[in-house]
Amino acid sequence: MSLYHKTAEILSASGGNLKTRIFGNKALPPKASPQQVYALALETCKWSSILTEVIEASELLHYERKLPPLLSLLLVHDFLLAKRGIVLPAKHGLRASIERHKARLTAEFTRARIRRKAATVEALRQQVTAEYLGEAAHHPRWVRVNTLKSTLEDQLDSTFKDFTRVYSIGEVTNTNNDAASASPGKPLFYVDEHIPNLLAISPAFEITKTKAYSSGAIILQDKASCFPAYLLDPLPQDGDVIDSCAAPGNKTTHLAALVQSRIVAAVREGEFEGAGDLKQQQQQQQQKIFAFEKDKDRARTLEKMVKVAGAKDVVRISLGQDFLKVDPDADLFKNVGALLLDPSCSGSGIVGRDTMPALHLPKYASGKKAEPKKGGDRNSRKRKHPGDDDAAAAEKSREEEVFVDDDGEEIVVATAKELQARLEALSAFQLSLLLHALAFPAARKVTYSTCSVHAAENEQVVRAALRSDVARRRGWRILRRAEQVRGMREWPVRGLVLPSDATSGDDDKRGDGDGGEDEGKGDDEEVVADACIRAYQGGGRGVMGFFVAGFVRDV
Ligand SMILES: C[S@@+](CC[C@H](N)C(=O)[O-])C[C@H]1O[C@@H](n2cnc3c(N)ncnc32)[C@H](O)[C@@H]1O
Repeated sequence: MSLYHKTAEILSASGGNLKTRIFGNKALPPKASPQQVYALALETCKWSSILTEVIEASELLHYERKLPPLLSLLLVHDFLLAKRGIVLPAKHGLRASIERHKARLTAEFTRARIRRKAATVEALRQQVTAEYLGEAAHHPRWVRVNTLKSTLEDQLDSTFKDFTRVYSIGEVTNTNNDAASASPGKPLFYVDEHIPNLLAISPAFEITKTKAYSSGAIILQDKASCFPAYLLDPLPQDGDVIDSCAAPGNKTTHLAALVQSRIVAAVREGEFEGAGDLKQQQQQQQQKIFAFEKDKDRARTLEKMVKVAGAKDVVRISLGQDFLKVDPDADLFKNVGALLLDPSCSGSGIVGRDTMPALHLPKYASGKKAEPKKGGDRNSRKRKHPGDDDAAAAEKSREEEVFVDDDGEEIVVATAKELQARLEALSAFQLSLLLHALAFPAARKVTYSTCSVHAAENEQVVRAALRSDVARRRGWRILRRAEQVRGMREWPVRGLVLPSDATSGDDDKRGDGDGGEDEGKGDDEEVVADACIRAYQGGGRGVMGFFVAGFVRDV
C-alpha cells in the first residue's frame, strides 16, 4: 500500500486524533515512517480548504474520474507543496493522474494565493499555519531544555540564535508588540521566571523540524506540566523516585534531568565521600527512577521518549505495570523516598493543539460532496474553560463539557448528571492511586497532579487523602506554600477554598495571591488551598489548565 493510500485510510478512520491513529498503528506501509504519514496527513488537512478550491477550479476530478477525492487532495498537496514532489515512480498511474494537469493545477494555485493577498507561497504558508492553530495561536509553545543533553545557554546560542528575546509572556503570542515590529518575521522567545530551563516561543515556529527537537535536547512540554517534577524537587538524599503513571514520559524525563543535575551539583560540592572521578561518583550515587505505565502501547512511547531524552541509565520502565498492583513493601522499593502521581483525568484543562484538524474535501464534478467530512472542525467546537480573569462568566458560557482521555480522544458530556457521574468515578480512581503512593514505607514526598480544572479531581482528592487512614497513620501533611521551591511558592494562582462538605467546587473562590511570608498560616482549609497550585488556560499566563499539590512527612 502506498504512502498516499495509507494516509487516506488514516484520515478516513474514526476516533482518536492524528497522533493516536498513526503512532498506535502497526500496519504502516514498509517504506513509510509514522512521521512521514503524520506530516503528510497534518499538512494536507491544514491546506485542505485551499487545495479543495484548486482541485475544484481545475476540474481535476472531472478529468480523472477514478481518482478518489481524498487521494487527490494528498497527491495535489505533495505536487504543489512538497519539495520532493509526489513520492511515487515517474510512471506510476497516480502520479501521472496529477502531473497530466500540471499547468491547470499550478495556475489555479497561483490564483488561490493571490485571492488571499499572499505575495509568496511562504506568506500563504504563514496564513495557513495561523488559521490552523486557531485558539492555540494565542498559546505559546513551551520548550523545556533537556539538561541531560544540553544547557539553556547552548540552546540560546544555537536553536534559538535567530530569535528575538521578549520579557513578558504576553509578547510571545502578540505580533503587534515592539519586539515583533522591530524584527518582523523573526520568532520570539521568553525565558520563564518560574521553571528553570524553560522557554516560551512563538507558536507558529515549526520547532519539531529542528535538530534539537529530534535529538531530544529540547522537549515540548507545557509550563504547567513542568510543575509536578519541579515541585517534587527530588534531592540525592530522597533516594529512589517513582513516576507511577508515566507515559508518554514528559514528567519522567523531567524528573531524570532534575535528579541528574542535583547529583552532579552534590558531587561537585563534595557532599559525597570517596575517591573516583565525577562520572564514577555520579554512578555510585545514582538514584533510580521507577516508571510505571499500565497501557502497553503507551509504555512503548514512554520507552522511546526516555531513550531520546538520554534518560535510559536513570529510568527503569515497567511496561504494562498497574501501579496499584505494585507492592510498596517490596525490597526493590525500600529506598523510594519520592513519588510523582499524574493519573488519568478528565483532561478538561488541555489546550486543543492535538485535536483532529478539519479536513475539507473537493466535490465530485457533479457538485455532490465527495465523502463525509472527517475530523472535527476545531473552530466550531464549543469548548470553553474558565480563564483566570473571569471564571464565573466563562463557567456560564461553557455550553458543553469535553473530556479528553489519555489517547487524546474527546468525549462530550451533555448532561450535568453524566458529568457528575464521570467526575465521581475519576476522583475515586485518582484517590485510590494517591493512597497507594502514600503507603510506600520510605516515602517522604509525593506530588499529585491532573490536567483538569474540576475541584472533584483536585482539591477534593487532596482533602480526602489528608483525611485518610494511611495519611494519619503515617503522618502525611500538605506541603505548605512557604516550604515549596521558589518558582512554585511564587506562582500566584492557588487552589480553591471549598466548603467542608463540598461535592463539587468549581464555582468556589479562587486563590490568586502574591505568596507573602505569612500565607499558609490561616485555618486548615486556607492553608491547604494556598498550598495547592492551579493553572487556567486563558488568563494571560500562557498555560493550560492544571492542578498540583505536594504531600510531605516530617518523620
Ligand atoms: C495523564 S497520563 C500521564 C502523563 C505523563 N505523566 C506525562 O507527563 O507524560 C496518565 C497515564 O497513566 C496511565 N495509568 C492509568 N492508570 C494507571 C495505573 N493504575 N497504573 C499505571 N499507569 C496508569 C495511563 O495509561 C496514562 O498513560
